[in-house]
Amino acid sequence: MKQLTTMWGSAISRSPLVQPTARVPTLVDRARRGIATGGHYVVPKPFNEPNFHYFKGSPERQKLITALKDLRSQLPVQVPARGGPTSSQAQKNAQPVSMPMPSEHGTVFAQYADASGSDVSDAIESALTAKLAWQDMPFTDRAAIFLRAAELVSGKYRYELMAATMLGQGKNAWQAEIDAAAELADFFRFNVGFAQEIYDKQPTINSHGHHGRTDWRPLEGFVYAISPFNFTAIGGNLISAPALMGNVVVWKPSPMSVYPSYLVHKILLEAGLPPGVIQLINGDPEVVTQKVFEHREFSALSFIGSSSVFRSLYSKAAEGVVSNRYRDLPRMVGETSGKNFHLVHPSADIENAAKHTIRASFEYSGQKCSACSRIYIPQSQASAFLDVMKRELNAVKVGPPEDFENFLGPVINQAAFDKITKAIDSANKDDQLVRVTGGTYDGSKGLFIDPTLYVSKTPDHPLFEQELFGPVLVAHIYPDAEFDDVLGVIDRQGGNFALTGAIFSNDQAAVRKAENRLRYAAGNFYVNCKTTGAVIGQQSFGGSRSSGTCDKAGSVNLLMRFTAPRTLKEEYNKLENVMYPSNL
Ligand SMILES: NC(=O)c1ccc[n+]([C@@H]2O[C@H](COP(=O)([O-])OP(=O)(O)OC[C@H]3O[C@@H](n4cnc5c(N)ncnc54)[C@H](O)[C@@H]3O)[C@@H](O)[C@H]2O)c1
Ligand SMILES: N[C@@H](CCC=O)C(=O)O
Repeated sequence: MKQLTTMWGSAISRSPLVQPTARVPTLVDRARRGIATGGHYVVPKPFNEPNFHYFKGSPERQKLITALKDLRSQLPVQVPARGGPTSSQAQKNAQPVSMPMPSEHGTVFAQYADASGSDVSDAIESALTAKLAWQDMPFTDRAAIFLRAAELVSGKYRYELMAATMLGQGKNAWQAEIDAAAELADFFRFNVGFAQEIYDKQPTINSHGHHGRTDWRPLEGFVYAISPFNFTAIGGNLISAPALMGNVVVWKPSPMSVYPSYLVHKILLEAGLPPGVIQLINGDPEVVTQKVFEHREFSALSFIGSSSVFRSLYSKAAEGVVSNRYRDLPRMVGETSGKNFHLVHPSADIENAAKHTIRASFEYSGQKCSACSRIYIPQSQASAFLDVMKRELNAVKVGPPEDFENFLGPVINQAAFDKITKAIDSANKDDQLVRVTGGTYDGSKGLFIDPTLYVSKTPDHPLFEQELFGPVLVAHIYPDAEFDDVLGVIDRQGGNFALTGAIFSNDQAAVRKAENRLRYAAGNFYVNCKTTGAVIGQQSFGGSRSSGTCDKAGSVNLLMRFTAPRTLKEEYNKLENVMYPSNL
């Protein structure tokens, strides 16, 4: 047996009969990895996409109306089981699955073909085939693809993406703007910046005659990304974070967001993404997942959705770990559900607190993981607070998102509508709850639920524990003198979720107390500001406890989860003696 030393400084064994399976990196490979021969390129500084506001008569409003009309004329839009140029005959022949439009359930919005098990296997193999060339592509070129995609999102495709998100997911113009246009472009731009930050992290101390380096390797296998229905941008983050670090990704979006996800994938291909790198696959979640979890090269799950689904995926992957099915110990990255709170202190500006609460609880009909669904109000301010809530909610309109006047749109599908309205029916009859607003709904044409607020006579009502993911808020009124105790109640309640929370107070000592006592009650904590609307690059997002692994979307931390750094050390001097000086 002969020892060979690679130029990376590590020794490998080679016998004449057994050839190494791993390719030994050459000097060219090394030059290709992010350090271009002509310089150490620095990507442009990321920025938040400026927003349009869609005022009456504005050019952007007109462009959006045109895009909505265009999209309507194409319904139902057809989505293949797999994105990109690889669509097989089998999936073209598959019976399409129909997705109704939430604001008009008699209209089919999208039809997609369901991927078979062999489509999934094929997608995985195609991704792995694309992997070597992708991870060897210089970072500056990988970055260019996502930066170009950000321009396409905020420019050429802005209104098409927004129209898809409005008709398909029931968002109004502003909610579609901040999601499908701004946040998606932000994720692409900021993830490029975060990747650069990671590559820049290199050892800063070297003993004389040594050079230490960090090789930020992508994971060895592939990443499985599963996205929820409620944000077009979230899918874009789930795929761009690992891909920018040189990984290949199999992406399964929610059935309720197949069309905007298909557009995101199409935009990336147009921006120059090699077709194999991100494999978009639509199909039965269990069929897709089973094939992925059977594969030896499954290296990470990147999931956003409900806590219960994440737990079940965690346990299935754990079975694979126990049975030694995988080469790696797969990374489990998951951001999930919330039961988020607003806490109003007696010193708070009540108008401000109530208006923020309406935004946090009812924008997009409460279908944000960050939505406020429980609130704690001091006795002395309760009637003033509830009066503002009633006054303001009286003015908001509920209806289809194409009508620009509507603040609340539909909930996503019949199952969500049935679940939420069942809870409302039971709450309306509950003598422990006093209805302040709403408690009414209309599912005849679209899936509309009015903004609903109950005051609970007991702080321990089950509504303080369950995520309904709809426009339902429950309040507890606490004696002013019991502010300290209510901090304990908030921390204990909330279904063990710990995603977002807020305090409204003009007393800084109370803010400090809440910030300390509620340290683990929310991964995103806001002061005099609603629990929704984290901005990429400003508030990284994610919670712990049952709300997820707190890897923080919109931060360098998330991208770190998709790397397996290798440490390298190179010596420039010879070793003169085996014996230590002290031996001599
Ligand atoms: N923390 C966050 O950042 C964040 C962001 C958005 C949404 N969410 C959470 O997501 C939920 C709403 O989204 P949703 O209704 O799409 O969630 P969901 O859990 O029903 O679905 C999420 C994804 O998981 C897939 N899925 C469902 N069952 C599966 C199974 N058995 N195997 C494999 N995949 C499966 C779905 O098809 C979808 O792609 C809420 O709980 C919300 O709080 C969290
Ligand atoms: N990041 C978003 C929520 C995403 C989940 O639905 C917010 O901060 O409101």
